[in-house]
Formats: sequence, C-alpha cells, structure tokens
Amino acid sequence: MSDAIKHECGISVIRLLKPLEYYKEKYGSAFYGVNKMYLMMEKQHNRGQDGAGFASIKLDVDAGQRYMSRVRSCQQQPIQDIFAQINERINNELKEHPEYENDVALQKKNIPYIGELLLGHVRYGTFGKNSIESVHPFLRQNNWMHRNLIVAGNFNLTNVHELFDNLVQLGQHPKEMADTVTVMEKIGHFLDDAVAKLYKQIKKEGYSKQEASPIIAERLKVSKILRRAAKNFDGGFSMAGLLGHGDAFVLRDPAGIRPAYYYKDDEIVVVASERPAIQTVFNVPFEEVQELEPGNAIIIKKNGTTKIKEILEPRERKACSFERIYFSRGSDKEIYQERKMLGKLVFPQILNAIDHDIKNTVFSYIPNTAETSFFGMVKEAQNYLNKKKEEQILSIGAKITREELHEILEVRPRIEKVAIKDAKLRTFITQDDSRDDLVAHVYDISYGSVKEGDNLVIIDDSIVRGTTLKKSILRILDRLNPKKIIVVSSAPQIRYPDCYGIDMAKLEDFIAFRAALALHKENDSMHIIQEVYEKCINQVKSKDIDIVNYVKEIYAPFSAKTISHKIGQLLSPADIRAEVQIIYQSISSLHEACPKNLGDWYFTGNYPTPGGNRVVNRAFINFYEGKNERAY
Ligand SMILES: O=P(O)(O)OC[C@H]1O[C@H](OP(=O)(O)OP(=O)(O)O)[C@H](O)[C@@H]1O
Repeated sequence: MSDAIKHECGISVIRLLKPLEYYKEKYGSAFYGVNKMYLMMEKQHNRGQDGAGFASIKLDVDAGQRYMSRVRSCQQQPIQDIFAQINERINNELKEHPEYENDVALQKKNIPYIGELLLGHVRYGTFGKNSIESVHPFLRQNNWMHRNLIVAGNFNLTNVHELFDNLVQLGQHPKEMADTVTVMEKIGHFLDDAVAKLYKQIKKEGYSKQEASPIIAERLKVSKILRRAAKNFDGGFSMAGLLGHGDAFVLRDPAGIRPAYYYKDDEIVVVASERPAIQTVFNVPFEEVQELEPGNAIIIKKNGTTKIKEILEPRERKACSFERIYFSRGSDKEIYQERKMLGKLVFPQILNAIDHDIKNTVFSYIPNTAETSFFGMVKEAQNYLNKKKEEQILSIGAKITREELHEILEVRPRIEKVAIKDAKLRTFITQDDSRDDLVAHVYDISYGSVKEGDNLVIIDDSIVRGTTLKKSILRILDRLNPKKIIVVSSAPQIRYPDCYGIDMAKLEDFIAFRAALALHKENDSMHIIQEVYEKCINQVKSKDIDIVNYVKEIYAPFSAKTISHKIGQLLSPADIRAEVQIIYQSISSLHEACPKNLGDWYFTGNYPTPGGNRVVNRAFINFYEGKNERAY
C-alpha cells in the first residue's frame, strides 16, 4: 500500500456562465476565468503550500480538439509556478499567432487552459511523498467525453480500506489504495454505469450514436452518481469534480466537517473552501456568499443550471473548530470576531496567572495567526483596567488630585511586538521531517520590549506538539529576562488525533498526551495505560459503530489544569531562567466563541463519524506497540 496522502487543502471551482467573448468585452480578456482562478488560489494559500494544481474544460468543442488541460506543481511557490507555466504558454501562443489577439474563438480553439469551467487546488501534504503524483487534480480519462472525470478535494476518509475492498468486489483493480484514487474510482464507476445506461436508453429511443452525446450530457444525473458513490464514505470532505462534457460538482460531508462556500450570479458560479476568497476576488458582500450545507452538493450542469441537492443525509453538524482557530484565514467576518472572542474568554485565567498585576506585565503574541486573538485579549485587559480605574476614582471621590488621577489613568496594558516571524509561511503545515529545524530558526525577538522582572504573557492560537515553544519561542523569550512567561493557547488541549483533514495524526506527538503519560508515571498508575491497550486490542475487530474511545480513560484522572501544568514543565528547556506557565482555553469557552463550529474531537475525543473511534483506537495501539505509523 502506498502512503495514504492527506488533503487538508483548499479548493476553488469557477464556472463562467456566458460565452468567453462576453468576458473579453466586459473585462478586457477571455482569460478572465484563468486570472480569477489565480487570485482564488492565492487567497487560499494558507490552506496548502506543498503543491498546487489547475484544470480547465472548454465546452462544446469539435471532436478531435483538446478540451481538457491540467497543470500541477510541487515546486517551491507552487501557485506561482503553475501560473508562470500557464502564462508562458498563453503568451507564446499569442506571440506566435498575432491573429489570436482579438479573436476569442481562435484563442479557445488553440490555446490551452482557457475554458468555461475551471478547478484549482492548493495542497498541504504534510507527510508521505510530496511528488507530483500526489498533487490534485486527479484525472480519469476516457475517449467518451462524459466519462472523463477530474477530481480535487479537501478531504480525508477514515475507511479507505473498506472502500477499496468494495471496488475490488466490483471487479476493479485500482492502481493504489490512496483515498484520492479510491474516491475517483468510486465516482468514476458510477459515472460509467450511468453513461452506459443512458446510452442504451437513448439508442432505444431511435437516436444515432452521434446524436446521443448531447442528450447524455443533458440527462446525466450527477446527484444520483454522487449518492451511489458516496454512500459509504466515512470522513470529512469537500470534494470537487468536473466531467469532461462540462458538468461540475462540489460535495460536502454530512457532518459539515470540511468547509465549502458558493456564490452565483448571471456571469459566474464559484465555489471555494473559504468565504473571503470569493468575497475579495469577485467583490461580493458577506451575505451573498452561501455556505454549502452538510451532506449537500452544488451541481452545475453544462447548460449552466445550478442546483443544491441533498446527497447524504446530514448528521449532527460538527464543523471543524480548528478551521476557525487556525486553519482558515482570519479575514472572514465571523472568524475574525470568533478569534477575538477566544482571546477575550481566556483572559480571566491570565489575570490569575499574573496575580492581577497588569502594571508589570507585557502582553504579546506568537505570529501570525494568533494576532487576532491577541486583540481580543488586550481589549479584555483594557476593560478590566477601566473597571478598576472607575472604582479607584469613585472611592477617592471629588477630593481626587490631578496627580492621583494621572497615576490611575497611566496604568494601561503594556502591549509589545515581542516575537517576530522571519518567514511568511506556516510551519504547522510544513512536512514533518523539516519542521523542527524550520521552527527553530523562523522566530526572533524584539530586544528591549520587556523589562527585567516583568511578566510576559504571550498568546498563540494553539499548542499542539509544543515544538514551536520548546525549539524556539521559550528560549528566545527568556533572553529578555522576564520573571515569568505565561504562554496562552487560544485553543484547548489537543488530546486526540484528527482524521478528517487537519494533520494531527499520532498520539505521542501531542504534548497533552505526553503530559498525561508523565503524570501516570509520577502517580504510579501506568497500569491504566496497559488496561486501555487491552481494551483497544479487544475491539480491533468490532464494527466501527461499536468501537469506544478508551483513550479518554488516560486523561480522565487529571484535571485540564493539572495537564497544563505538566505541559509547562515538559516544554521548559532545562536552562531557562523564567518560570513558565501554560494556559489553555476551556472547551466550553471555545464553543461560546465559535458557536457554528462545534466539531471538537481533537479536544474531547468525541468523533462525529464512527470511523473516528477506529482511528483513535488504532492510534493508541500504534503508540503502545511503538509503531511509528499513522492510524489511517
Ligand atoms: O505546538 P506546535 O506543534 O508547534 O504547533 C502550533 C503552532 O503551529 C502554528 O504555527 P504556524 O507557523 O503554522 O502558523 P501561523 O504563522 O499561521 O501562526 C500555530 O500558529 C502554532 O504556533
């Protein structure tokens, strides 16, 4: 079996509803769609930096003429790389054939990439091979136009083995077990079946073979194909597909784990993983971009009719909260507010940690994502101080002197930019093997931003493995000689693997898990680990639906505070001078801050699909048996 490939990625689909001439006339270029796709992908580059892919389809071309193009890259700066390739090709064609310049029909006929239907993908392939074969979109080619399928997704399925076996039972011989291939072959199988049945039917009605083609395109029921193909998918997904003749779809998982948004007017239909990408690129207000509901697909037929269809019965909504905390861009109106709220809600814990001594405390953040929660935290510190100042002033009353008043008002939260990130990239979504070194060198500090003996409160969006703190941040902050460093995580403790698309796969990687183990060792309760292992082994053969997440029993004896305390000890380098304290958001505050994204399995162990419990069971067995393997 090849390494499973992960897809915590970003997708964009653009369908131009008017003839290409329209865009040339209105916007000055028939390459309008290509240009917009470039922007859509750039605006979602936060979702993946390991690879990028682009595919397009030209509608209504003559037989023998190429109508599908694809370009992929796993070079550094992959988005730039693919668009450099696309632009070079377009520019060369235009240079060699000046007659194309003002003739859209000739452009469409002779220049690749230009088309009415476009698909873009940015890939975050945090482990396994990062070769070009792993980069989306994937292509399933056929001489029959309708049977061509191009797929790209932001997804991870927990039951690839089972789906693979289904394909084998159908008599197929899939070339590998990667979930992308499995998904594509599943959809492809039912697409083939639907096309064959339609053809038979249409022939019976007396149409010739040639006449059949457009009729198939018209009658093909994408929703039915998706229903049959996705019936047994267990996981989180937003899956986009294009069919050779020009139909397109995006399907979202029934718990709404992975995000998908769309917008439609009379010129375009656009679907993306993040709302602000659509807002900015097409200049549309927040309210006009719709969320694709869980279990639904947006289906754009070749003739331009666009429908939202329920494909899979929606489950309880468990949209991923980590999208809100870290993964998505914070430019979304709601996400921006939610991140500020995370900073606000964690403030009472901070106040205790600094003993209410705001005067001798510097507030800061670890760039970049945590910047927004930092604003929320600081605002709350200001609110706290304002209340205190009111009380002080009122208690002195009218006899207050100017000096006294000045002294009271002078106390303000001291905010500084203490940590600097030298590279504009996301270390979390960087390949595992190169991450440690990257993290160690990517941060720097502002000297002189903290006085000796100050408390230093520094907020980060999440503390997952603790690498950022241990390998870099704590050591460099200590150079500023603070008395105490309080690291605040705007997210709760990550205790369980994610298996739906955010790369958090191995239990022993989590600093919270390592802290719980250390506590068991200290407390002489390692027998609990052994008991959990036995329970996990006993249910290996159970059906997914019957599997229980026994890993919860490892955390159960300890309060979140005890675990945070231990994390602080584990992450403090031996030679650090300052006292280190770690504070995590509580799960209830997380839900209060992000009320629409209650998916919290990595914090609580409550998986929204049965496959999740199997994954955590396997992850624990792997850990216990010392297998450095992923659990799905
Ligand atoms: O505890 P760890 O396992 O080290 O992971 C958590 C860190 O990783 C992310 O940083 P990243 O560099 O990806 O991104 P950012 O600049 O968007 O904050 C995140 O913001 C945390 O700082």
